[in-house]
Amino acid sequence: MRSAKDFFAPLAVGAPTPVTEVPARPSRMIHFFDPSNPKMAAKVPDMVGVSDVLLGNLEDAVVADKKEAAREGLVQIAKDVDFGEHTQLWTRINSLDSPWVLDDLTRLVTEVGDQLDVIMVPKVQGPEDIHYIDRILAQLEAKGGVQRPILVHAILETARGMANVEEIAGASPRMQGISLGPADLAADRRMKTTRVGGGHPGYLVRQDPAKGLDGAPDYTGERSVFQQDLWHYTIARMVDACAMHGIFPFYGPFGDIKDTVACEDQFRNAFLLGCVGAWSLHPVQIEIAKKVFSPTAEDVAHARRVKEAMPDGRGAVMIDGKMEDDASFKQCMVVLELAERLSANDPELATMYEEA
Ligand SMILES: CC(C)(COP(=O)(O)OP(=O)(O)OC[C@H]1O[C@@H](n2cnc3c(N)ncnc32)[C@H](O)[C@@H]1OP(=O)(O)O)[C@@H](O)C(=O)NCCC(=O)NCCSC(=O)C[C@H](O)C(=O)O
Ligand SMILES: [Mg+2]
Repeated sequence: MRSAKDFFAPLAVGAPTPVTEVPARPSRMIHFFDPSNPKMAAKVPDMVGVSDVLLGNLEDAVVADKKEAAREGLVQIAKDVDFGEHTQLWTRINSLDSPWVLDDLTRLVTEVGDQLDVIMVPKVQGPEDIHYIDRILAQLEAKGGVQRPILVHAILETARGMANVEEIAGASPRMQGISLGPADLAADRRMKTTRVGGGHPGYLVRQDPAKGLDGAPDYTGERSVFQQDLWHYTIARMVDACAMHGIFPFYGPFGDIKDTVACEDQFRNAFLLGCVGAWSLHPVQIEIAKKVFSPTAEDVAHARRVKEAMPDGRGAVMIDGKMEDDASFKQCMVVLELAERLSANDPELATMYEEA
């Protein structure tokens, strides 16, 4: 553990000074593309301004003999495409035990380090993984003359990473956020699922049997079942770890691309629990994330009314038959701040909130 006095000092001579506060940029969706796939790569320029984050994926879903093509494709995209003010460029590097990661970092940081906002690190097990990345990034930033520090995003996808989530979140001033990686986490936990995120019809609670005429339970009657959320504990714990360290939590992938309804539900659960965004694996998921991770006009209008009724945020008032006080005021401020930040980049949203 570094002492508080040198936590914000650069870890290599010539590296940029770390940030003391993680910039709160709109990141409702982290859209994944494979830079070795010509069709996907060709779509990147048109997705600037459409997706808050575009992420060139180098890890899982890129086959082994395409790893170098993906890395070089991303270097080219970073050089050729103007990502403007509103779209961030991220990458997901290969895992720290893989044969590709050292070249991923070296090539990307020294060649296009100033274009990269965040590096997503998969399968993070503990703070030691972040410390390794922190030091090597500082060395490479210094070597490449990178002007601003590249931030780091960890994926929570092992049981050990889960157990260490608080230490991971606070391991470096570079930590921007954490995503849930439900598919790898399920495998590592030995869960008996075969899906990429989302729920499972077998994970349910069944209503008690009604009583029969003799007063005994009738096990043959109809009983309602309610599917439960497999990810509630994990997301809630990740949200707490991130909030405690001033970084941002994200839900990860939803693999059933055609099930846009359940995708929206999963994203909304994460939003309500505190996540700021989710991954988008297919263009169709960008709009879902945009809708879900932007506060509704109704919530913004209500938050404004609470703010007007309690300008200094103190006391208790009744609005529409409900008590509002200092604590609900603070929740309203979270909604208003997010709405303001998002509408600064999105004129359509700004109009919707103005008219709310
Ligand atoms: C899921 C896909 C394999 C589906 O691809 P495809 O069958 O080609 O879909 P469509 O025919 O509907 O595509 C229509 C057009 O859109 C383009 N497309 C598709 N996906 C993308 C994209 N992500 N970005 C840009 N463009 C995209 C297609 O090329 C079609 O173009 P055209 O023919 O010109 O009309 C595919 O979507 C895909 O591979 N997505 C990304 C998958 C991915 O990144 N997976 C890794 C992240 S999830 C993970 O790693 C698990 C996690 O770590 C954990 O542990 O939980
Ligand atoms: Mg994974």
